[in-house]
Amino acid sequence: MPADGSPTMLPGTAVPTLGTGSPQPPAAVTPTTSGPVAGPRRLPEPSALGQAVLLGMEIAGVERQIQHLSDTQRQLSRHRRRWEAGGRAEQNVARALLVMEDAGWHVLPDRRWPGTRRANIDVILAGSGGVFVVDVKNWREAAIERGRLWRGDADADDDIRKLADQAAAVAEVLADAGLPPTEVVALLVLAGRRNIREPIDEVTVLGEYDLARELARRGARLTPDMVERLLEQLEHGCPPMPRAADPVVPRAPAAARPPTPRRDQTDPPIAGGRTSTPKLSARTAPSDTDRPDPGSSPGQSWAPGQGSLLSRDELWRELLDAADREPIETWMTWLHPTQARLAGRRLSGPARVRGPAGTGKTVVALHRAKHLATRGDRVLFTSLVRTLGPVYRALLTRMAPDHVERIEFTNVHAVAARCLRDHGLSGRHQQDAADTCFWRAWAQVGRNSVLPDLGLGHQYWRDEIATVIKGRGLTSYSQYASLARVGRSTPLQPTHRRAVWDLYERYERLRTERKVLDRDDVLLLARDLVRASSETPYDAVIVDEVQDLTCVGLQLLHAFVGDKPDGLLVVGDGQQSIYPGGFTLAEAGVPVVGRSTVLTRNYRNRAEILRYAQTVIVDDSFDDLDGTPEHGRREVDIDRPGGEIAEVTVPDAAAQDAALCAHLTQLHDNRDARYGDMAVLVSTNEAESRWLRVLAGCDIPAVSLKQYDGTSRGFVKIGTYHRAKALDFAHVCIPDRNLFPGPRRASESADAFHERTRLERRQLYVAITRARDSVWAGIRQGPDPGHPRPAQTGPV
Ligand SMILES: Nc1ncnc2c1ncn2[C@@H]1O[C@H](COP(=O)(O)OP(=O)(O)OP(=O)(O)O)[C@@H](O)[C@H]1O
Repeated sequence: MPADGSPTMLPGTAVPTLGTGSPQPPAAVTPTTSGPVAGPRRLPEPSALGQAVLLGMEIAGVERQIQHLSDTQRQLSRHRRRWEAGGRAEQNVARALLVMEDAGWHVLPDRRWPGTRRANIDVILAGSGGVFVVDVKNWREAAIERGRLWRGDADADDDIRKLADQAAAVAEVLADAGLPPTEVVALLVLAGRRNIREPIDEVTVLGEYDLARELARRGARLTPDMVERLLEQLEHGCPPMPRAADPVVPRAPAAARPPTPRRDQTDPPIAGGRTSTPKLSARTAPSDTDRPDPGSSPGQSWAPGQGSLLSRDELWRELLDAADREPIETWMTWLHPTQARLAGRRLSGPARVRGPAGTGKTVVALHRAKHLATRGDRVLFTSLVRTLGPVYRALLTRMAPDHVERIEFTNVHAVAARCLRDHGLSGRHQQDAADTCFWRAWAQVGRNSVLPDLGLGHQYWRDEIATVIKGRGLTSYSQYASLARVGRSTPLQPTHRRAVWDLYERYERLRTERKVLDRDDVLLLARDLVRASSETPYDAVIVDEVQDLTCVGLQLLHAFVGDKPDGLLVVGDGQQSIYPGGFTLAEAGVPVVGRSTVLTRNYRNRAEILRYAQTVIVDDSFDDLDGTPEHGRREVDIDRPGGEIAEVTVPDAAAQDAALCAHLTQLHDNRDARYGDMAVLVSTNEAESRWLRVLAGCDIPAVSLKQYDGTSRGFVKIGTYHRAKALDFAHVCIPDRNLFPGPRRASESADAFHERTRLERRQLYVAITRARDSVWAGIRQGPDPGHPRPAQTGPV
């Protein structure tokens, strides 16, 4: 981390913005009362090609990359003849790649395969583009058919598997430095071939002439510091093999530096200089078998052929393309060792990642999804919140464009609905009709029972049925009578439980008479269908924000993969539980003992913000899915000092509107912050609509979090505390901060008040912990405009 405490950024990249999907530079917030805030480097729009170069890498860096990649190609070309003569291909490639060291790349030939005594890895290549485990094959005949590599008539599965195993072993070594497993790339290079790039399982098969392009397209992902740390790690984990006493090959003299390339200039090809065409079709020297030039499409076979090398122009284009893609954020390529190890670890059964807000749980989940997809698994990445799926998909697309299609991003209720559809049961979920059944049941048996005496309101009893009875899959009164109601603090006497059960039974009767399902029925039915099925569409299921699910929702997801190794990963934090109800993992039948990890380093919130958020929930114990109450104050390592809290007192709503708009405008105009990195978070849908109108009236571009898919930049996000879940923003505004939780209502019992406000404080805590750099809180004086209605309690 830089001395000022701002997050480590790769050259030209933006601060981490998990969830907002808009990688943007840190806003230029001038610290007032607190410590330092990230520097104000404003980056250009990445869509403009020329600007993208500045964004992704320095011009000089591009030149250097072109220089060394060109040199590499030239070297490879020279050495190919020797390979063809039956030389030792791997050593020659290693020698050829030595020229890359001038540009900060490191070539490590003949290294020990970690975990073995004598086996070696031919070449490991480490540089700004990542780490590559390279295996060169000098085969006369090679083909890719039906997703497999063939050498003549024999499949090359063993070669692919061996290389994948080598890369996995190297990844394990480098995880100790913080490199995510998928940043170690296995490359099987076919000597003398070109126009080949085919991912096969975890290995990418390349032609010799495609190697430089492959390295270029990765762009600059690791800083020199990171590369140094990796090298140290490799020195211990993959030391040189003892037999590597070969004479050192003198390094090729550096070629004269080419003139600075410009986008409009056409350079001669790097090899041979025979023609100025940058195309790949021209032939050079004859090969061992004079066959036609290979094509690149799957199903074709290649014999060693010849081709002109990549022109500098083409390399330039590859580098520009890499720079033009959305910038890589630090957490996409570099993690804390605990995170990196978790992402790639083989888990013998269901596993869990927990920890306070902002500790990188979702980041681990995303890296794990990438890791599993890269090795060919079909992955479901899910949570309760509908709007999170597109945001996660947008992030994974940047992290793993080649593999994102193997990952499905869907919320739990959509998964369940599809199960029913697949079994011809669609159309029966009618939530409105089910709600009507509940209100009728309440009127018939609830209103005149002992329940209203507890002063909890009928919504409480609706939630009791949804989350405690149906959400936990209870089927008999005796189960309910003796149930520990995890997550619900108002004690119920036996007469109350009996009254609740009567209400539930009446509701069920009315509902079945109308032949409709509610959302909890859909989960129950889907769970049973999946349990009864012998097929599953997924190899792995990753559940984010697991504390928001019901027990049955988690059982449905568990049913897809059972307890198989690397099957289920649940990620969450009970302190951020913002829906009524609760359950334990044991009750859901998800055994995670020995496979649970706690993360404790907060990467998101600056110190002052975290402190401010913690004051909200410090006195509230919580349950973290294991039935044991935990203390509200938790130890967290803080990564980023400073942060700004502004509590602004206003006399009325109109004054608050003006103050909040002025604050946003001032951040944007005077402090170089982007609207896209600001959020206004509120407790109700009504308040969200109102603030959308207020900002429109002030000409501030804004978008509802309901519409947000991780891509809309340049708009202030407005949404409920519930919908802000798992996202983060540089600047968060919380109007009416002092009106939430609201005061005790006339009809509310002390227990009811306690339970409601505890839940609402957790919601507020979630809202505040979305802020990275600053929080603006409106404190409204004057007459209480009334406590706002609680936000929706169903899935969003
Ligand atoms: N190793 C890391 N290096 C730098 N930044 C990181 C790292 N891990 C996570 N982050 C950043 O920290 C922020 C929080 O990460 P993440 O959302 O994964 O945390 P979380 O524990 O899931 O949070 P919450 O529970 O509050 O939703 C993100 O903006 C992410 O980019």
